[in-house]
Amino acid sequence: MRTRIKFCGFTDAGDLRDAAALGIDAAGFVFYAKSPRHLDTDAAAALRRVLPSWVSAVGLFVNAEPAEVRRIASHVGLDVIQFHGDESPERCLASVPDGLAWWRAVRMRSAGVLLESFDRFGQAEALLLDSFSHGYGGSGTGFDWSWIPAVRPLPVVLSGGLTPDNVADAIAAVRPSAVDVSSGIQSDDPRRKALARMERFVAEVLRADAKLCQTSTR
Ligand SMILES: O=C(O)c1ccccc1NCC(=O)[C@H](O)[C@H](O)COP(=O)(O)O
Repeated sequence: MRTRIKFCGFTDAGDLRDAAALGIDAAGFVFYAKSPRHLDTDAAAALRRVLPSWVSAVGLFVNAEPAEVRRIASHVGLDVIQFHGDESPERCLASVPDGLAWWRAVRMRSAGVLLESFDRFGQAEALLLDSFSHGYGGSGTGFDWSWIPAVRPLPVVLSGGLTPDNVADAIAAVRPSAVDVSSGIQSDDPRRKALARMERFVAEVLRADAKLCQTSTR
């Protein structure tokens, strides 16, 4: 199966159109006031309307009140909730509107943290593996991919410091269900994306998938 692609941290309709035209599978909107990529709900709803129906809209939250998550999900028309703070499994379940998928971000400090998260967040659709940082994420730094076991009870979305230069190696090493990037496709302005970087990132994912396909059919 091909590796799905999520680009995160959109604030600009032109960037989002470009990304959708490149064939991404999911676009992330940040609802965390301390982030430079933070969106208010009206801006996010307007961006959501730019997306074709086959690209999922993912809302990223950090320790938001459950009622606030549900209100924003409904107003914007989110397809997936990404919990990126310290939310417990109970808090995630209380926050997700009926029928919506949710992903739990794991701040990777060790192999043990991931094993524990597989146990705790078994009702998530996937775990999103980000690097440990003093903020909550979007730091552009990586972590040790050897902490990720080859056999996993849940799909993983690999993130944390991915770039067009390392994403092919990441896919070969980890074989994640999806990859997620924000800093690695950013322009000099943290609220904008660089088209050339988005293009190269997608091309590298396709190249890595084609290589995996060749090796597995030999
Ligand atoms: O983008 C932010 O500012 C942010 C703030 C708080 C929590 C998470 C945040 N971003 C996470 C992401 O953008 C992605 O899901 C992912 O972890 C990729 O991050 P990056 O290492 O910057 O590519």
